Amino acid sequence: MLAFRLGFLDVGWLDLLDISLVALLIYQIYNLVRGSVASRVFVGYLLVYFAYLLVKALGLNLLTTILEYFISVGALALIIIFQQEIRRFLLLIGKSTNVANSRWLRRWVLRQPPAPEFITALRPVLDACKTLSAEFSGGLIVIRKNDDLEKFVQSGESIDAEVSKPLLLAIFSQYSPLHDGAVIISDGRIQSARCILPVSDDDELPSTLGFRHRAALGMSEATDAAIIAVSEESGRLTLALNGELFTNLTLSELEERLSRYLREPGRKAYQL
Ligand SMILES: Nc1ncnc2c1ncn2[C@@H]1O[C@H](COP(=O)(O)OP(=O)(O)OP(=O)(O)O)[C@@H](O)[C@H]1O
Repeated sequence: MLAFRLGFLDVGWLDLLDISLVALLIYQIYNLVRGSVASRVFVGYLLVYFAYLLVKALGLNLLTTILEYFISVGALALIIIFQQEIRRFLLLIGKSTNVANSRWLRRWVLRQPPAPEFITALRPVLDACKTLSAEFSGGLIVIRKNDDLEKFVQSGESIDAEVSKPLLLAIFSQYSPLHDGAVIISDGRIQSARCILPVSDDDELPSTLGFRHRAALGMSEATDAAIIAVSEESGRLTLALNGELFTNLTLSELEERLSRYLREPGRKAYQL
């Protein structure tokens, strides 16, 4: 089906769709690598590819062969260079099409009853963060959104108690045997403490941020949970969401971002 003719080129509707999809793909990849060293490699690779198309169209056979060889080897090199970005990209796709958590699938295909909606009160969590920050006590709190966190809950000490400020402060007190690691809150309850979270290998994280913050970021890369880190060193409040760290937040900024994120489509399981 011909859409229009451009000089000697016949452009069909499928060509237009093809071009639009490739443009979208390149834009998404660029968005993913923007600001990182990998983005320069990506732009460099694109330039070499356009040079290859040009010399091929001009019929420069020797140069075409050399560039062809370079591009095929380069594709392999790109996979190695973009390891982290590819991982993040696949995780993002996996998260947004989370089949296991699809309510529709559970209800109509697996014939499971709908999961009960729990309400997690954020107020005690925020109050505890305020005190931890003021007292320079470290803290790491994971709040479940949709993804299953059982694997991480299992890595710690089971608690299964109502969320309360005194309990959170007791857990993160330096004299508590549970203060190391993370607390996981899910379905309105503190499920466990002393949990081990995956650590991010993002090499662009500022060196001032240590393993508490790397663990917060790593957990937000692996799941859709919201993670609050309170720095023991500076009292700073940090929030990790979807592979992104928001550092140096005031309590009201934390509250605003956290409640907005948890109220986004998915389970409306939180109230302030
Ligand atoms: N993988 C992990 N899972 C859970 N908690 C972790 C993990 N790695 C580190 N932590 C927690 O972070 C603490 C160490 O924090 P570290 O000083 O390295 O981090 P930081 O980001 O510099 O934080 P701070 O600003 O509080 O010093 C540990 O005592 C532990 O409680």
